[in-house]
Amino acid sequence: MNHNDILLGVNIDHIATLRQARGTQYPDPIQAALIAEQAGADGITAHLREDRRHIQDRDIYLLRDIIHSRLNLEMAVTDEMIAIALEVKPYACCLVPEKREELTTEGGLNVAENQARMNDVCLRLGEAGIEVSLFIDPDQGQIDAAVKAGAPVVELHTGRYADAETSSIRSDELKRIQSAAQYANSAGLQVNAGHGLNFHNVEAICKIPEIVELNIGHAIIAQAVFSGLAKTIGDLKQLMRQARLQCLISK
Ligand SMILES: CC(=O)[C@@H](O)[C@H](O)COP(=O)(O)O
Ligand SMILES: NCC(=O)COP(=O)(O)O
Repeated sequence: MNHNDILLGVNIDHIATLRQARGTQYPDPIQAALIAEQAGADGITAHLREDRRHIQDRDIYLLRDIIHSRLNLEMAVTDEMIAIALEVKPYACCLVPEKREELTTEGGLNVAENQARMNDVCLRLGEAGIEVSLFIDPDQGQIDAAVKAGAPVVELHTGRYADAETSSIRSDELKRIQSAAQYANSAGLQVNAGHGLNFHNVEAICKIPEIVELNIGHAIIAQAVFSGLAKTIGDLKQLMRQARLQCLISK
């Protein structure tokens, strides 16, 4: 099936990264989710990492209760995370590989090598009414394994495409994503994609008609800093001047 529109799930992890860096209450990922929805986000994605480096458990419960769109909980395939997902019951769970020391998600899940476990987890989450998505490399073997596991959705990892150091590697990676999207779509899966997408590399991905939804986070939050920096400094300077003026008047 080809899709006329392409959906955007906004990943709010890195709002929480900023908050955790200083142990403050701000910036609040819940507030970011509401702004994202008002701006047209079709869903909110949050990755509850095992090391809790950004999103915290409380964020997930609050997001579930407060947002109006679909919550996509990204998580590793661990017993702890599965228990949380079964309690939270988000709209969707995207199962991702996780290595504690990694800077960000490296590669997709090896569904084929963990078929029995993946079949079981997909069944349990699916029976709880959660839409299961498997974050995989654009690879036919992994797509076949996702079908076997009974997952209705795959998210193709676009990291290699996004990080390609030459245009020739980028073009090869794009071809891999295109043919994986066609293959997964013809196998009856919903095809999403994400990781490392930004203003410079997203257009070619949007032109793949089988892709239903993109999940984008880091680049949105990074760009938002610059979109808002000048106004924020202006607002603060105005507040400072007013405070000084009030002090002078009251003397
Ligand atoms: C699975 C995935 O691609 C997202 O989780 C994304 O990587 C944002 O989280 P991190 O930046 O913590 O990896
Ligand atoms: N699943 C990909 C995602 O949620 C966003 O990844 P990124 O844009 O932060 O690299």
